[in-house]
Amino acid sequence: MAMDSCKILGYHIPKETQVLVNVWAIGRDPKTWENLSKFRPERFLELNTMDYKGHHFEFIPFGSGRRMCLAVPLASRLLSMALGSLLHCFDWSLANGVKPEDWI
Ligand code: HEM
Repeated sequence: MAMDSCKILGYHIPKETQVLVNVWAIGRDPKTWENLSKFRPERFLELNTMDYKGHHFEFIPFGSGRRMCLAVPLASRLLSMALGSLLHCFDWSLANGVKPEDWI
């Protein structure tokens, strides 16, 4: 919610306008991300200066600022446990006829 009228990138934002941040588009901005549709999690190891804790606006899965996700420490631990359990407990394969590149 805009606390005051302001200008953002030349657009006039009246006071009390609800402004939504398009996190999906930010995470797919070709100015930041190379081969942006490719599933390449190791990109985050290469970009070791960028984190997900709300300091780098190019990547804000938990939001940023005062109203960002309260559970970042919990979620970042739980996610690897949940993923590890799923990978450990099931044999994964793609459905008949589906190729990995179909997801890109
Ligand atoms: C992968 C897991 C999670 C992701 C990606 C995620 C992401 C987010 C995002 C994007 C927001 C909104 C931030 C904003 O408005 O700027 C949010 C808010 C919030 N999240 Fe999460 N979240 C996750 C897990 C959790 C968990 C496990 C909990 C609680 C146990 C939690 C509790 C909250 C709460 C309470 C807020 C509201 C904070 C506020 O409005 O002040 N989140 N989360």
